[in-house]
Amino acid sequence: MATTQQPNAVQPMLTDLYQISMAYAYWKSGKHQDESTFDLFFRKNPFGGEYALFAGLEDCLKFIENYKFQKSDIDYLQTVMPDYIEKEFFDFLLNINMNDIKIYAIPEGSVSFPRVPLLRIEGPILKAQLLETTLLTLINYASLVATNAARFRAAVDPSKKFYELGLRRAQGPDGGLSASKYCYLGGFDGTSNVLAGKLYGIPIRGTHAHAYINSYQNLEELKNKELTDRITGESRPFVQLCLKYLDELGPILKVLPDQTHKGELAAFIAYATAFPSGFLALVDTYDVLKSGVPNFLAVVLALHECQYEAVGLRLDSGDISYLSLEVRAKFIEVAQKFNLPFIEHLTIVASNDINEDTLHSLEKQGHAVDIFGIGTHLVTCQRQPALGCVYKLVELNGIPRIKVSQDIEKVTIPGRKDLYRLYDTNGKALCDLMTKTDEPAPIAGERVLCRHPFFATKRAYVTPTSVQCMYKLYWANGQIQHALPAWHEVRSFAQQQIETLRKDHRRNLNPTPYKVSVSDSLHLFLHKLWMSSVPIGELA
Ligand SMILES: Nc1ncnc2c1ncn2[C@@H]1O[C@H](COP(=O)(O)OP(=O)(O)OP(=O)(O)O)[C@@H](O)[C@H]1O
Ligand SMILES: O=P(O)(O)OC[C@H]1O[C@H](OP(=O)(O)OP(=O)(O)O)[C@H](O)[C@@H]1O
Ligand SMILES: O=C(O)c1cccnc1
Ligand SMILES: [Mg+2]
Repeated sequence: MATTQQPNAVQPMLTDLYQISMAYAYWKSGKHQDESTFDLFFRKNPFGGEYALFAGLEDCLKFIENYKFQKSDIDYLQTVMPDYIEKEFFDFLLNINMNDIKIYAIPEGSVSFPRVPLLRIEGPILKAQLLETTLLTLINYASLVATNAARFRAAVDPSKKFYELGLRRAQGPDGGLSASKYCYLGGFDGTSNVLAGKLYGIPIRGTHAHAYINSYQNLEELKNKELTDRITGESRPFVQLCLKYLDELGPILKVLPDQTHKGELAAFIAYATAFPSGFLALVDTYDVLKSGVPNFLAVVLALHECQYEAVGLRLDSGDISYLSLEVRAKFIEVAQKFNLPFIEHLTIVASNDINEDTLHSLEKQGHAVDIFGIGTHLVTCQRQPALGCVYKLVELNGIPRIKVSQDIEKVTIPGRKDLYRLYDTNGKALCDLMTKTDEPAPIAGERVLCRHPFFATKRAYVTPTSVQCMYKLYWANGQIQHALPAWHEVRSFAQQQIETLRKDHRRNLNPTPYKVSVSDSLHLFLHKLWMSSVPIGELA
């Protein structure tokens, strides 16, 4: 039977039909070479916050680098588009590349704000227009989920670790893969997604499922009852050792050893025999405190006798605050009774429908969790499922374009613009400033007037300690212009970027608004064009 090859979804055909229709209309009217500038930006911060992490740039650049319609794409388009479309257009499409496009962008992992162009795309309008949908699809979810991950991470003490477990709940295979990649950028420590580990070099981690625990009913099922001592190589009666320690643990943990679930104990023993130096057990299948924890600690002690150190346990239901604190208290007690300090510090992993609010609440209540495993709410971005980046024409053949709207948020800022971030003496971001590209850059130590783009009265003088020019030219002359950083470097950069924001801009509830401003000259330019673009009405 023939196997079908999985297509790489990110290709020129991954677009909306209207892009190809517009391409034909531009081409037909001889407008396709007109020199355009587009801005890609979002209008509103996600999750009620004051920033978004910009993500997806590397994917955009790779898409542009490989931009090529295949013969089969053209054949298909010819069958679905009207008959009267000239054949020469399809020949033209087949030969298109993005060599005369320029992409300016802020670095991947930057903190970013509403209305600020994340990308400035320049070049022939037909080509720049063809990029719209794919660039948006590559940036919207990547930035959204990276920001979500950063918010989850920021909700608890920085010493805690976070693993993304969302593949099974994500919006399809590509959503799952993107989630793993971009949650890592947002500050997660790793993923359960094996393909993401292989493709992006992200650390992969995993425990086991309830099915594994359920697969054993009793100790008699265990085929392998021995374990080899790590140092001496001697074979030890591992099941017997576990039962001996379970008896000893009974009075300490105030449980009845014969009441713990022996199928669960068998599963733990089998797992420990398979992974003697990586033993981490799921303890909530029957009863965390009366069965899971005593069975787990019996195996921990038996492993220790065979000179192995266990890793920890996972809680996947119940009250995470209460259970984690109870479990830690038991660890401390057993560590003291057996004079084995490592037991006190065994890792507690918690999972089960955790969202940002749960994390804030756990932090207030107190808990003893070391690692959070998070899937559904993280990858589906339950709190806000889309970012809403848009792609707007701002200049054509050197003439600015404006999209006006009743809704002030939707009015575009016309013309080719540069972007600067102004910092205070502590290295914290004061505000972003957009200027026209023909204006001089703001200078550190010199006062500059920063104006609200739309409200004339909202303005302030700012004297920045330092000024950062935010754009780099990433794509020109058919080549990526900068060596792209390794993925772990992008992650570190994103963490540093978050630190450049003041705490009040970062707080989860009602953060202080961060100011995105325009220069005086850009303000006047915008308002003049706005006025001249809106017809004057007449009252009857
Ligand atoms: N201390 C806590 N404070 C706030 N939320 C918590 C706390 N502990 C757990 N949660 C959350 O409460 C929810 C509990 O889930 P649910 O009511 O389905 O119970 P469960 O423990 O999963 O039950 P089950 O045994 O059926 O799996 C989860 O979303 C979990 O993340
Ligand atoms: O809860 P999430 O944040 O999505 O994290 C991933 C979940 O996936 C697994 O659950 P499983 O598929 O076994 O289902 P269940 O625990 O909900 O029954 C695991 O036990 C986690 O609970
Ligand atoms: O490794 C785990 O514990 C895991 C992986 C995926 C989903 N839930 C848990
Ligand atoms: Mg679960």
